[in-house]
Amino acid sequence: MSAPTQDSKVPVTILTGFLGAGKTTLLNRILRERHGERIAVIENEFGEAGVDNELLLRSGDEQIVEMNNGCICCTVRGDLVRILGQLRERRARQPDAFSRVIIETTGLADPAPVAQTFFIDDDIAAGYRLDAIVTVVDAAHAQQQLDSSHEALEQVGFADRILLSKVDLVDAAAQARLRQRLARINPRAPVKAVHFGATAIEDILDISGFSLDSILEIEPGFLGEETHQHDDSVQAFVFRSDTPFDAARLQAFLRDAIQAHARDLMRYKGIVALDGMDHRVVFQGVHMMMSSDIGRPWGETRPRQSRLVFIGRNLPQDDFHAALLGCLADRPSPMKEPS
Ligand SMILES: Nc1nc2c(ncn2[C@@H]2O[C@H](COP(=O)(O)OP(=O)(O)OP(=O)(O)O)[C@@H](O)[C@H]2O)c(=O)[nH]1
Repeated sequence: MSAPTQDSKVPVTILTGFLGAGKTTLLNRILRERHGERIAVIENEFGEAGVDNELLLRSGDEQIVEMNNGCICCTVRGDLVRILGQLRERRARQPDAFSRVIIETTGLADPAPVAQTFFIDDDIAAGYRLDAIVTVVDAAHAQQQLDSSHEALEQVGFADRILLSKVDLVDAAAQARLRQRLARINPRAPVKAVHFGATAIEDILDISGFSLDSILEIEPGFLGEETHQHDDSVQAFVFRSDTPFDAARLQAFLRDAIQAHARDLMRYKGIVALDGMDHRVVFQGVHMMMSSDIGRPWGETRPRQSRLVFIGRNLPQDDFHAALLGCLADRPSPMKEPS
């Protein structure tokens, strides 16, 4: 597979999942596959060796860099920036050294700070494009992990794609219950079962979950009133409207909501129609970090439906809903209907 990247930046995949979920099993499978990709892997594991900043060449074409002195999401984020910088220098000298990066986090990592690295640090943002967060979920243990671990919830909440491991260890009913729970926590991420990591490389690369250029898929059919029996504090809230937004009001709402709920607002994305604007506007963010961009023209698409999704903890959904309704244009500019 050699799909052209959207730009010259190196795509990065964050591979996460709770302790023992099957991340390494999956990664090994991917690295063994003959896919023609040159992948640099940054592996973050708890260990005693200290950060190994040398680029180790292992079997095959891939380069593996290990970060062993703490968890990538907190103590060693500086190391991540440094390693990404080194990899970039290496690629400048040797352009075919690698064409994409996979970061495997520890099982206890919160993926948010790792993802934020790609927005916050200018040098990193100039060289890398965060493609997606892929989360491996252990079908045999996830219910318990989601009950007891904040990180497990975050990993599911942030996922652009969920791979369900160990389905061989649970019956169909248990798997169905887990899938329902995962969909409640994160309705955006497609869920796919993988047996001992057996999955096509396409399932984890070039997902464009963070791409501002592509259409962001927000799963339809989620959060009808009948699905409101959430037992997890992390929930998703979807807002749709065929009426265009007033740009200034929407901007003010987003600014205030992000400010007020920075900690709890884990991930948000939207494709919106602004009154008087012929292009889609796409925004997305992680906690405080938000960016927006002009998307594709609406053209003849009718209705021009805006779709926004907010994923977070204890979000005041009714308030958000009311505030978003208040951001819609009072008297939308007339649109020419296709003849
Ligand atoms: N039965 C079963 N076992 C699996 C499957 N996938 C992985 N395992 C096993 O689960 C165990 C943990 O897998 P790893 O790939 O090491 O998990 P990990 O997420 O990298 O673990 P940490 O790095 O410790 O967080 C290993 O013994 C794997 O062989 C699966 O689909 N079915």
